[in-house]
Amino acid sequence: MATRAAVAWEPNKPLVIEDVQVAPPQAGEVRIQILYSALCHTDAYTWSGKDPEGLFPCILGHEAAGIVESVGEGVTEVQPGDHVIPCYQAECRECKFCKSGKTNLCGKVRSATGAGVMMADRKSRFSVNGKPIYHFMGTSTFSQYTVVHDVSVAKIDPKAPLDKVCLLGCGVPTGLGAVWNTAKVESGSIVAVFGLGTVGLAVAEGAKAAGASRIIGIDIDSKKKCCINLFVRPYPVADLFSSRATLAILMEIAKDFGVTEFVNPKDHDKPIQQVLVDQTDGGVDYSFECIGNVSVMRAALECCHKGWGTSVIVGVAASGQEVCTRPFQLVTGRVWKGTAFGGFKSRSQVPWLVEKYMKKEIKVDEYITHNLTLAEINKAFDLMHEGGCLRCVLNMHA
Ligand SMILES: NC(=O)C1=CN([C@@H]2O[C@H](COP(=O)(O)OP(=O)(O)OC[C@H]3O[C@@H](n4cnc5c(N)ncnc54)[C@H](O)[C@@H]3O)[C@@H](O)[C@H]2O)C=CC1
Ligand SMILES: N[C@@H](CCC(=O)N[C@@H](CSC=O)C(=O)NCC(=O)O)C(=O)O
Ligand SMILES: [Zn+2]
Ligand SMILES: [Zn+2]
Repeated sequence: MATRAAVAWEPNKPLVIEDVQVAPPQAGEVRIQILYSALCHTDAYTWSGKDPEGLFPCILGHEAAGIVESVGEGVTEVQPGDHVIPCYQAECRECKFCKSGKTNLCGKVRSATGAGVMMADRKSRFSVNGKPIYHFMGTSTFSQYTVVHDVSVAKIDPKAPLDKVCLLGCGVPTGLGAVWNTAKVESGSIVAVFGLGTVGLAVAEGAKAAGASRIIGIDIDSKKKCCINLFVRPYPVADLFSSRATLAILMEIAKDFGVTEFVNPKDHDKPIQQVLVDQTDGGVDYSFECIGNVSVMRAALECCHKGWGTSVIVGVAASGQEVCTRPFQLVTGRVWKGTAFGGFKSRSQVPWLVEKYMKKEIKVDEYITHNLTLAEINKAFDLMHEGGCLRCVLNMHA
């Protein structure tokens, strides 16, 4: 079929809306009409050329929702018309990883998704004028139609609003799961969140739900202090980003969201880890790096309390970057961990997260600061880089 998609022909060059041919799904594959797709920082990361797995030309996008258009041979768990969320973290329920009970990673299709192709024939289902276009993360949701592996499709409640629950394809589950599944934060804990984008704010939301006593948000963008206000709709979002709300109001509303204190490292002469250790009687119980900066990853580990503090790396760092610290930091009881998709098993738990959203037990709408169309995708990336944007949702068929 012919469709429209945003093609990244080269790193860092504007995406081009192209007429793309999308081949029918083969055995074990599903073709999905993508209705809404949001932008995650990881899309920008791969587009920048810093992803060692980045392949060009490709169709980016991995945080989306849509409707199954057709299925290949042997696909039994979804059928045309089903409402679905494509999942970059597959769940086959048969491989060594899936059966381990120790991880949400799945090995069944990972070699193909990392190589930008489909498992069945190691080829792409996308082409422009006969030229193959690589898949991305096994999802490629910046296309009106995409083809994914059946093990990468979560079937969801058809009553769920797709323009909202598309966010449950990445950022929000990653933050919540980092707290609930990876760190397992206990009630009363002191938590530090580095980076208050969608992922970091979802960490704060998860920490609040877990009963954390203090949730310290750290960001170099002081406008992010305003982001923690998005829950109060009488304030237009634009006003919050222009910092017209008073600090008293901001902090009142921040409590509702989860962040109890805001620290901008630029306001301090001391290293941020020392600032936090001083403010918390020896360090935090849990910290989360939600930026992708290896220096901040070190700070996040070193602000943890001696003897038990745990730091979780969530951010994705550029090719060639490495983390380092003095081994003494670990010898003295701090723990360094990482998380992919917040440790959630995608096909099993994304529908559960959708239900939690429908019951108003988790927030989603509040992370959406902008709505644009597929044709406006380059503007959406500009917004992400400008800093006044959490999630921008693209209407793929407007
Ligand atoms: N492990 C996983 O499964 C996932 C990882 N990610 C990664 O998580 C990270 C966050 O993603 P988003 O929330 O979408 O990004 P974002 O760009 O919306 O948020 C990042 C925040 O970090 C802040 N920041 C940048 N440099 C900083 C510094 N030196 N100190 C303090 N704050 C700083 C920015 O002002 C911004 O508010 C990215 O690296 C992304 O690739 C995203 C989703 C899933
Ligand atoms: N290709 C990248 C890997 C980036 C990465 O770590 N991706 C995360 C999801 S980020 C979502 O926004 C992830 O789930 N990783 C596990 C995986 O199997 O890819 C690189 O090589 O740096
Ligand atoms: Zn993402
Ligand atoms: Zn598996």
